[in-house]
This record gives sequence, C-alpha cells and structure tokens, in this order.
Amino acid sequence: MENLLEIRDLTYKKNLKTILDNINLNLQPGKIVALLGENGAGKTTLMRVISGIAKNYRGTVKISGESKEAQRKARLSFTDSLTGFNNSTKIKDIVKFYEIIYQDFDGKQFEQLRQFMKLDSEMRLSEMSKGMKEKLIIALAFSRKVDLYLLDEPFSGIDAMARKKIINSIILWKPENSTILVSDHFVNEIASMLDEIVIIKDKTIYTHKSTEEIREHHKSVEDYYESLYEAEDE
Ligand SMILES: Nc1ncnc2c1ncn2[C@@H]1O[C@H](COP(=O)(O)OP(=O)(O)OP(=O)(O)O)[C@@H](O)[C@H]1O
Repeated sequence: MENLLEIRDLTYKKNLKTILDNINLNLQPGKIVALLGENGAGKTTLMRVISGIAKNYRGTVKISGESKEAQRKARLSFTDSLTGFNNSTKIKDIVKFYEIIYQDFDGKQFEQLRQFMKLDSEMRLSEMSKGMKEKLIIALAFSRKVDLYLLDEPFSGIDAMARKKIINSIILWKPENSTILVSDHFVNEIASMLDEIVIIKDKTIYTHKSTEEIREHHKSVEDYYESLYEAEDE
C-alpha cells in the first residue's frame, strides 16, 4: 500500500541546536497513530515540519506522494492554535474565514461538530476557556476533508467526560482512508482508539509499533509505554 505520510532522513535544527535527528517514518492510509514523548521531545516540532510551518529542514516529507509544501498543506489539517485570530473574533467569524480559505471545509459538518461540542457560534475567543478552545480546534480540524489530521495535544484542557465522548467519536469524523497523528504525553486515555504508536526519544523515532502487536506481548499499551520509562529510571 502507498504510504500516506513518508518521512525520510529528516533532520531539523533551530539556532544551531539539533531538535530532530534523522527521523524516518512511514504511515499508511486509514490509521490513527499516537505520537508520544516527554516534554521537549520534539512532537510539536515534528508536526510543524510535516505541515510546512517549520522550514529549512534536511530530508524529505511526502504526503500522498507530494513533497512540495503548498501541495502538502492542501492535504492536511493542522490547527495548533488559534493565535492568528483577534481575541474578539466570534466562532461564526472563524467559520466564515475557514470557508473562504479551505475549499474542503464542510459547513454542515462543522455545525454538527459544534453542537456535539456544545459551543455557541456567538461566543468570542476571549470568552472561551482552554477546553472550549480545544473543542473548537477539534471541530474545525474535522470539518475539513484531508488525507492527514495532525492533532497536537488536543485534549489537555478538556474535562474527562467530554474527552471520553470525543475520543469515542473521532473514528466517525475521520474519512475512512485518512490518517490521524495525535500527540500526547500519556497513552492511557487515547489507547482505545489507536492503531499504532510512535515514540520520540533522544530527538529521533525510538519505536513505531502497532497496538495489536504491543497487546500480544504486553498487558496493555499503557503498560508497555510506562515500562519504557521505568527501565530508564532504575
Ligand atoms: N522556538 C524555539 N527555539 C529554539 N528551540 C525550540 C523552540 N521551540 C522548541 N524548541 C526546542 O525544541 C525541542 C522540542 O520542542 P517541542 O515543542 O517540539 O517538544 P514537544 O515534544 O512538543 O514538547 P511538549 O510535550 O512539552 O509540548 C525542545 O528541546 C525545545 O527546547
């Protein structure tokens, strides 16, 4: 099967400091993949490189066979923050902007997701809590039809009950052959939706395994992930 995401020999430096070192990673279509690692491991940076925000890297990044940044951008959805918008912007204005900018943005799908997230279109960014903003980011991301969804710690501010509902529903919002790469510090809560896990450690890919394979040899995905760090602390 053709890779949906293909990263070859990727090295990224910022101010002479190596942040990502010789990353090789292939993801296939239709997968939900966790990107795990400790604070500062490079999860956000890797997403920024994949999405074409971070430039001047060495190596190649292809999405559905396309390596040019503009082509890649059209094939992925990465909403790392809403910082481009003024604080007084209302949700409905952000949606109008998305409809203009992204041809694949589906207003009806957004409306369903907005209701699911219990968000009010008239609300301004300045009136929204961290969790509400995260819900909006998720709703905006899944209102587009793209090959690759990059979700950077999407649930950190969302309360436990809503988080569970969102995690259980994500699989329904994703087009069948699209792939999701979702970063987190922990695997516990998202384990149930995952097909694969990727761990970044020491600036590079430390492991890339299917959850099926992990479950064959370990009690659970959580157990496996924790064992990697426990061994190091001893
Ligand atoms: N603007 C920047 N300038 C220089 N170094 C940076 C910059 N942003 C991040 N870094 C460095 O890059 C490394 C990776 O950071 P990154 O934010 O990608 O990690 P992360 O895995 O997403 O962390 P977290 O889990 O804390 O969000 C860190 O060592 C950090 O110090």
